[in-house]
Amino acid sequence: MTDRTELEQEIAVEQRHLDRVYTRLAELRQAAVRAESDGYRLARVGNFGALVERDAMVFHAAQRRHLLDTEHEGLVFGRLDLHSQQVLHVGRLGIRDETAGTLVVDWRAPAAAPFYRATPAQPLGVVRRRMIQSTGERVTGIEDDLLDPAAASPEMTTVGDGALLAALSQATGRGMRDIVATIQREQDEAIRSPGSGVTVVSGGPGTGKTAVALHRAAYLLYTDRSRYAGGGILVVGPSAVFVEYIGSVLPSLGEETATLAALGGLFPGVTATRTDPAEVAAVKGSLRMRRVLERAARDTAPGAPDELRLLYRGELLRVDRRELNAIRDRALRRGARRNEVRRVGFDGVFAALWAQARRLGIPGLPQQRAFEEELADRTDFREFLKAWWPRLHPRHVLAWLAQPERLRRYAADVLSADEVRLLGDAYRAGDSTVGLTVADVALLDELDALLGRPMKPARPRRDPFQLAGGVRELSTFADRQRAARQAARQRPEDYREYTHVVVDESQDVSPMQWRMIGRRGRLASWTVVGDPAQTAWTGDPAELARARDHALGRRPRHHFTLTTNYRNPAEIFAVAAAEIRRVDPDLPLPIAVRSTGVDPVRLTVPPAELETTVLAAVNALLAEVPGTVGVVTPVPRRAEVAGWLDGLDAPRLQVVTSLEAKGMEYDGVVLVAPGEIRAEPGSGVRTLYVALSRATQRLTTVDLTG
Ligand SMILES: Nc1ncnc2c1ncn2[C@@H]1O[C@H](COP(=O)(O)OP(=O)(O)OP(=O)(O)O)[C@@H](O)[C@H]1O
Repeated sequence: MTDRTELEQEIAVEQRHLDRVYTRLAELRQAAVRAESDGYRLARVGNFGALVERDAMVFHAAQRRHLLDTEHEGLVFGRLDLHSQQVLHVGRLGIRDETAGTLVVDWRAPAAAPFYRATPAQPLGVVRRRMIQSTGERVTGIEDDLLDPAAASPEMTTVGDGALLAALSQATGRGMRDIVATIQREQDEAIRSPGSGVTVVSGGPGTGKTAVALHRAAYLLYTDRSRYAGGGILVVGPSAVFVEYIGSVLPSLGEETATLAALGGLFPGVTATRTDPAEVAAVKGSLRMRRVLERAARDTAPGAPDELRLLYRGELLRVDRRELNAIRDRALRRGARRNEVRRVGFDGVFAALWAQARRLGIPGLPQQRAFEEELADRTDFREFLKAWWPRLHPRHVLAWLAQPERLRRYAADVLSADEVRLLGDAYRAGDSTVGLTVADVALLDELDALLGRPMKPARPRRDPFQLAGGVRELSTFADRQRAARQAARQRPEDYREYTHVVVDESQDVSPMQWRMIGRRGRLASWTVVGDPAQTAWTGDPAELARARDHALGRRPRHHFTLTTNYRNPAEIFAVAAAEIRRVDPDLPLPIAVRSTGVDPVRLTVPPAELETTVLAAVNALLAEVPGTVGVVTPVPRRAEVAGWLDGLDAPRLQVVTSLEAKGMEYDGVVLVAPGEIRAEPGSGVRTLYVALSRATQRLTTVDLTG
């Protein structure tokens, strides 16, 4: 137990430093505001050079001000007392005083690394490590670790008992928190692993894989901002719900150059959230679909005419089906992409007609070029070409799989009869506008690569001067310049040249999805995090490994394993662990570091009582925990359960399917019908393991009798 007055004295010491830091922060903010207004004043000079300079000044000053504002809360969170007698304060930003002396070291700077890495066995020159908790500009608590007692001076005090546990007991909000203040050594090693190659981070539930991946992105931006901000960082997560959950972590680290995308949102213009049953997802995700789609991408479009008949100067010109097919096959030789070689196909038809016209010896036949121009002017001929070789969108071609005869042809010798039936049923059941599933998005991307982009007339560029938060009338030149810069920085929807790609929950990325992600990171370095034990993939593991290796290429790999579960209290993780042990008795599991002393509540009720029991359990947890409550359901039950809970304390409550629960975290979890989740063929137990390991405080399971 720390002496009260000793703690107060130490808090007062840190408060004095914090006061200096915030005074300096206010000065820096003032300077940024001044720079902004000086920038505006430059415009009075009136020449173009002054305007450009003003724009640059305003732009940088505004960026700096924004950064200082977003990092205000909890700005300083650590202190190191070093062997060398030096004292370093660690925080979210590096801050210097007016004489360039260091007031705060940025957490990503090499000098801050010992804050995360020093241990009593390896103190790395640190005598005492101090964690500083604050609210607004007030220090509220201190936790010390004496790492090198022999080197401590007699007056050096240590106070507190466990900043990490204090951080873990905080209520969960809608968005994920950053962990900069309490990053643990094994996590820090993964965060600071080399920027090149592939960093692979594995570990059980709650070990901080997501937190590590995101902090690593922030770290990379810090180490080489021009490289990573220039090309951009792509962060891929399993679902839209998850992407929303992690969305606030990076901006809070002061980074805005990362693109966050769900697997269902990687293809431009499509946002799929629906999931397929595991056995259908296994077919759609298999590499064999590439062969199926290749055949589809070369097939005749539905409704395409199978011959051309044209009356020309009284003679009938005719190109029959065999010849048309031969022309198409020639144009599509050697992997040519259908949308991109339309012109080649058209030229083939022109050539066939010209040869015929010559053979027939049509009187007054003009030169070949004039002949072709004459035909191209004819509406009936143009209509034929459009119908014979239409511009195809991947969605059109994917929809062809709903036709049994086509699907059978495309899948012949590639998929089994059962797989064809599963796929056919899935596509016939789906409505073509709302029915796309997450797994379909990778197929669209594959088709896009196979079909190529239709040659479109160039669209006029958007006028950046019209873009400022939807305001059309812009008042000043600097505003217009800012808007123009913003437009210039926006990446096109199908941008593919990221410098770093982060794949979270990588165990659920199917082979076809690896191809889709791989296309976006051909030149990138990678951070891949996941937990094989949590996978919902029921397809061929060897094929999955092949696809993953192909996407990641031959880049060197750096492996890290995280071993501590920071999310679940031991009582809750014990239930999850027992579940995964059913299928994997020897799996090494992480250690849960916290205990609440409260066991999960297990209820079993007849189906008629499910609704009232779930409602009561949810209300009980809303009253018991201060933060969020997640209700996790089997996929087919989500809408029904959400209906029961309609109108309850909405912002704190979220209803998700067992698949959407991947990566998520709630203070309280009500798990509906776990038996049904377990019974899902192939991946049921693993999905249930995920669902059981989402809670930070309380877990109630409501199962059905019988
Ligand atoms: N060093 C840490 N300090 C404080 N909190 C931490 C730390 N590491 C992880 N956490 C917290 O533990 C929780 C789990 O972290 P995270 O979601 O990153 O784990 P995960 O390994 O991705 O889990 P899962 O595989 O179950 O999705 C989060 O609330 C995170 O903030």
